[in-house]
Parts: sequence; C-alpha cells; structure tokens
Amino acid sequence: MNMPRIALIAHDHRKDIIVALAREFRPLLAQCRLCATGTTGGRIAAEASLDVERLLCGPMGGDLQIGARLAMGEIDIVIFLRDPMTPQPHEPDINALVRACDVHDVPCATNESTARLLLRQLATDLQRAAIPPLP
Ligand SMILES: O=C(CO)COP(=O)(O)O
Repeated sequence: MNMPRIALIAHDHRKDIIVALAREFRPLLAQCRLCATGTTGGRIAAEASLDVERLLCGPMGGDLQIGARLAMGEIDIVIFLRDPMTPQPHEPDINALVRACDVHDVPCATNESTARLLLRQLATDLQRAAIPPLP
C-alpha cells in the first residue's frame, strides 16, 4: 500500500480537536504524507510533532490549493473540521473543496466522529497491508 496522502484542515473553533486527534493518531499519521492549511499545519507540527507540509492559510487560498491537489489525484483523504456556527470570509473556497471531494470521490471527514472512523479504518488497512499474504 502506498503512503496515504492526507490533508488536514480545521477552522479556529475546531483546531484544538484536530490537534488532539493528531496526537492520538500520531503513530498512524507518521506513516502518512500530510499537508495542511497554514495555521492548522503549524499547530499540528508544533503540538503533535508531525511532519506536515504547510500550504497557505485557509482565507488566503489554502483550501483551494488542497482542492487543486485533490483534483489532480494527489490526496487520498481529507479531514476538514469545519465550524458550522461561524461564518467564514472564504466560504466559496470551503464549498469548492468539499465539492471537489464529492466530484472525485475522496473521503472527507467534516466532524470529529467521522474523522475517527476514517483514521481507524486507515489504520486497519495499513496493518493488513503490512501482513504478508499466506503462501
Ligand atoms: O480556514 C481554514 C479552512 O477553511 C483553515 O485555515 P488555517 O488552518 O490556515 O486556519
């Protein structure tokens, strides 16, 4: 199994949650190629000690960069913890990213529970792939 490529994004009110998830799933995420919007990536790198490629901050085009990569087949999973209670200045970019996930059938977790399901399944898949097939 190739190294999974995961995009991590969280709005401000969800950043503590994505950092906690990154810490909890650190052994798994350390086996993945990670990219993130700017501020989210900075926090994950600093607080979960993970190697993360930091793109632009969300309001400056980070969501669009991730959407473009995804459209090119370069992202396997998106974890995008959106804040449903706070209007965002870059709402069209957010919608474009989630739409791109649907267009290209890329799994996209927009809340913590779904993120957990995705990450647990990924851990199982990686474990199975590591076990050599029976002769
Ligand atoms: O706004 C975001 C996603 O829409 C997140 O961007 P930051 O990680 O740069 O805060």
